Amino acid sequence: MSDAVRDSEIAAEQAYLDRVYVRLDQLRVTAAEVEKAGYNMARVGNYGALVERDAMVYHAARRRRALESEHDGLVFGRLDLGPDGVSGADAAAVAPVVPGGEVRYVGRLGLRDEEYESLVVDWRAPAAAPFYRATPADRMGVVRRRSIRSTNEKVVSIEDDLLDPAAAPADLAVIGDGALLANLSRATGRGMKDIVATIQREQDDAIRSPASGITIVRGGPGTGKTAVALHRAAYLLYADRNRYESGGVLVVGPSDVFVGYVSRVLPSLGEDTATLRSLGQLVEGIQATRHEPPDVAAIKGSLRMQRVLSRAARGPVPNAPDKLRILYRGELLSLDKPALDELRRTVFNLGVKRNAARAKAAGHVLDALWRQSVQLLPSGRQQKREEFAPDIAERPEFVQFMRGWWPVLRPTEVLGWLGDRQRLQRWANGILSNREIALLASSIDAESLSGSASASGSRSGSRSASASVSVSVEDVALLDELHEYLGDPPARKRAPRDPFMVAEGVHEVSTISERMAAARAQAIERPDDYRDYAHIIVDESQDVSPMQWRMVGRRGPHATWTIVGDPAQAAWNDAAESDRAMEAAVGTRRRSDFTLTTNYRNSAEIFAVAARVIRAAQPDIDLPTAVRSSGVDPVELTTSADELPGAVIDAAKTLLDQVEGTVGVITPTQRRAEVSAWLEGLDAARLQTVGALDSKGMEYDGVLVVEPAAIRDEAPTGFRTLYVALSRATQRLTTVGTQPF
Ligand SMILES: Nc1ncnc2c1ncn2[C@@H]1O[C@H](COP(=O)(O)OP(=O)(O)OP(=O)(O)O)[C@@H](O)[C@H]1O
Repeated sequence: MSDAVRDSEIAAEQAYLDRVYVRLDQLRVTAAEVEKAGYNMARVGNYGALVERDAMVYHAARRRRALESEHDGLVFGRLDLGPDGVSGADAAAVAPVVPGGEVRYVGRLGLRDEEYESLVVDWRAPAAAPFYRATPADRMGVVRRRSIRSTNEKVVSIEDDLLDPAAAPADLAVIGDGALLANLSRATGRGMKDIVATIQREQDDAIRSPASGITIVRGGPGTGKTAVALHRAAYLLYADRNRYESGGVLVVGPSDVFVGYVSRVLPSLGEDTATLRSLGQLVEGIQATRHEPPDVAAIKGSLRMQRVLSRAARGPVPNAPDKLRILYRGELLSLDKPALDELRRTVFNLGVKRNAARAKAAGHVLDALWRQSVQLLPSGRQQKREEFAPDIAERPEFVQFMRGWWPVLRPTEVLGWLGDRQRLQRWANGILSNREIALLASSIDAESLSGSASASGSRSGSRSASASVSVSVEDVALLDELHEYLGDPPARKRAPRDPFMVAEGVHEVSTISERMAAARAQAIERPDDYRDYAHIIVDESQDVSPMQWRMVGRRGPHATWTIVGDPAQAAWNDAAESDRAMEAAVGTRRRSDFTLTTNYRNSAEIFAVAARVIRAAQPDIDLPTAVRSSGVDPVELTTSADELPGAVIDAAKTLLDQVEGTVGVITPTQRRAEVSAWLEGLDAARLQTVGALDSKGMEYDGVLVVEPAAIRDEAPTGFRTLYVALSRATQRLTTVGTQPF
């Protein structure tokens, strides 16, 4: 194809793009005007007008937000359809190139011109599906599929696929050699890119799978699972906006690093209402990033913890008074330990949560004391229960006793109790081994946990720094479990909310409709501990421990689910226990399974190193195919312990020189801080040092794996973590270690 043809095709697409941007500007102005007109309707003053105004303002503001979000690459696809693909309704207002056919443009959002003719079809609309799904074998009416790449409103390149040569007119231009490969060879930035322009058919199947039930997506490293998960969130919001925007879509990822990495994808697809959280951030008030060593993580993640925690939360409070003595009308009323234990059990048997049962517990103690008083006192000096109870309940010694015997408990406090080995021994007896009990007790620092108690128990929504230090990612699921047994602390009395206050400091005069709008806005800004999402997407699901599944499951008792992961990358050892916990969390709804088979991230040379490691442990494993070959072999260096820091610094510098984009340095989980200190002063904007567990889901142009053999030997599942670390690079991979791996 000559340059002249290419240039004239680019010019033609540029003319179309210009037209689209002019229209976008017009629509922005119109949306702002409609919004303003909506506000003006308030002046009409009757109730019907106010309600109508609300609806108008709401829809116009939404549309304006969509039109104003970033629109680089607004139009990225064009379909030239033959006569069998014509639908009329979605045809672009340009002459068809294929006789009897039509042209359709695909983009990040749908736009129509003044005559209501389609200018761009939203990528999620059914009319856009052939852009992703058509193949030479199943053309769906497509003759030529064109990918258009533009930056700053300028078309920079075009890549065509000719799907139906027989139907193509002789002069049809076909340019480039495939959009996908062109896209894959571009450098990686700090954040993940969306793949909306090059979604592949097997990925599209999973993205557009029906919303109901449970969608399971499996696939090896780099097969686009995360990309599919995020595009699916955008698709669901488009396909059933009412349900998913008001109920909420929650995307759960493995780590904060990962959440930061993917956070731009949904906004770039025009969706800003999904909630993105890491497993360390799912409990209100806590932002945990520290991981436990693997042996402790294995205990804290196991379902056996459920019984240990339930015993701790329902047992006697450590150091609580074990008897109650009250002098009443000259007689000593007393309850000793067995009687108090019996009362405690009776209250728990009512099935109430501990903090909500304080009044009930006090009532049972008062009952028992009253019964004693009736036995001890002559009938003339006895009181009725209704008179006796308030009299005793106000006594300082009773109030004092109740405070110690049935205090308000916060999850962090109870978790802190597990730091005392003797106590833990009682609760974990017959559940954990002695070695596990010793390990678990020594992993819990009661003092720093009690420092963060107010954070984890608060309903305030503020995330506390002290909680982040003491609570590990694995602890978060335990705290959530404890919250289940304890319930909320009694609510602090708040000043009643001023119903006329629309926003902080802004008073509304026109009353009802504005309050409805404020209510709608609040419905979308869900509280931090919201627990009724309409859809939950769990990424890197292979690493969700059984206790974490319970925590995630509590966020969506009525949700539909998308679960994305790769068992070969799992850090969790007991796959059967994990599967059981997942099934309990997501329920038994209809399942649809999808498998992705192409690795788009790694060059074939890099993936061969990762494949060698996983095949050594699992010879029969099905691995994806890496589509790109770069001709550059990975570098494997072995050095002495003394020379390791120098070798790591040199290798990191070399990678920074060799690649244009990011470099990830991946270390054994417990050595991250040490290695990070060696690399201080290197290009911080492009270089990131992460522990091997936190490298899950990440991607860098160059990767340096430090001490690969130590990553493999860190845990029984270390070979899988090493497989993850070795499959993070798009272009260059170097390993430096004191032993070969
Ligand atoms: N259809 C596609 N077009 C362009 N790039 C793609 C496509 N599918 C995936 N990619 C790219 O491949 C890389 C890997 O994708 P992603 O991170 O979603 O894979 P993954 O399966 O979640 O990987 P892992 O399990 O290793 O974390 C990303 O850079 C993504 O943008």
